Amino acid sequence: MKNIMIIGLGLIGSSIALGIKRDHPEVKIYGVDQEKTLDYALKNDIIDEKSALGAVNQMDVVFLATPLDSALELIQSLSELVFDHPILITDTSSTKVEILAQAKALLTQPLVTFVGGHPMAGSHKSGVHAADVNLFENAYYVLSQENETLKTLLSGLHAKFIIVDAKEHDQVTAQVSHFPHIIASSLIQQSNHYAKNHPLVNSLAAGGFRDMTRIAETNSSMWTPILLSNPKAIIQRIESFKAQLDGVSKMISQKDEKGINNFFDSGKKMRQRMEILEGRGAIPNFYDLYLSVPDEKGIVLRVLALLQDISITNIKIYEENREDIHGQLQISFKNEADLQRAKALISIATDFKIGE
Ligand SMILES: NC(=O)c1ccc[n+]([C@@H]2O[C@H](COP(=O)([O-])OP(=O)(O)OC[C@H]3O[C@@H](n4cnc5c(N)ncnc54)[C@H](O)[C@@H]3O)[C@@H](O)[C@H]2O)c1
Ligand SMILES: O=C(O)C(=O)C[C@]1(C(=O)O)C=C[C@@H](O)C=C1
Repeated sequence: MKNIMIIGLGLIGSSIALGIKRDHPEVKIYGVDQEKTLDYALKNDIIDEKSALGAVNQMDVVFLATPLDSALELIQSLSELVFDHPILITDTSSTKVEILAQAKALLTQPLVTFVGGHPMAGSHKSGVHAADVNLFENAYYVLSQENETLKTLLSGLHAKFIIVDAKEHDQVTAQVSHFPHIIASSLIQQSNHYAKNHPLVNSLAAGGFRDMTRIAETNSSMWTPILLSNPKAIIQRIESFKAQLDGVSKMISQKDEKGINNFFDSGKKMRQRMEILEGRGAIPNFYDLYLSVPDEKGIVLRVLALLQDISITNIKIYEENREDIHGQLQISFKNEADLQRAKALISIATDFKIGE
């Protein structure tokens, strides 16, 4: 397993490249994308060489890390080539039924193995500049079938591999990914329309609105093909949600205090039971430190200097939209001991408020 081609060096493809290199520095990674993306990837040691689809016959493993529609087209192009050695092809697309059907129908050569893949982690950011070697830390990485070659190659991602049937995958991701992105963008657009008569909407939005709408910043080139690839399941989720909202509306109009209480209590208990709070995927894990910091120049560097001897896996900066009000840093650590050491250092050296 020497030569790896990654077609699509955006957020996912470039983060996979960094993860592969973390455990397998011996492999050579060839990138296929736009020239400026490849230039950046080469300059920043994300890939070893710029390449093109025509070199695919020299590869052992190929990742299709492009938007779904491009991945479908690439399978068509790959099917027109004749392979002279065993090659493993996999994708990262956010739906599985359509791409697996395309691969089954077109990649019929005996030397070609196609394994559907989908890392259940990511970001609203896109492009090679968003590359993050820790993006998949503790997240689930869905595979359509067992494949030890792929799991070994991806060991440096520190993800949890799970085999999921394609139909079930698309049903589940419609609920936990595709539909939530529709809600986030709908909420932003509803609020923007409402702000025309209530301009303070753009100022008074706080943490709850921010958390609910982060993923509205994602890009349409990724999400349009996803929605068109999983229409039945997504539309069913939309209709189900409409019914849920109708129920809440009825409880409010009937002043059903007990019903409303139960509604929120149930939601709280259900989220606490979900695995997302066990440190997997993009949901904050238990080793996150939330720090309120004043809006001053150099404050982030000051905090990082205090923590220079502790391994930090991620840092996020939440700017407040109010003058002279503290912003918030979310600093992620690998384990509880590092988190506690960081809290102690910051408490001794600053008066910054540490959130729980
Ligand atoms: N963003 C996420 O959170 C996330 C998470 C899991 C899976 N995915 C899936 O992974 C795939 C990539 O998503 P992303 O977030 O990295 O997108 P991205 O926009 O960051 O990157 C996509 C890259 O593919 C390139 N590209 C497009 N068509 C190409 C082609 N024909 N040949 C070569 N390069 C091409 C683009 O130039 C871009 O650099 C999508 O299918 C997406 O559904 C995304
Ligand atoms: O973390 C985020 O911002 C994401 O949107 C990642 C996310 C999701 O959670 O829906 C987005 C698309 C993928 O297919 C998988 C994961």
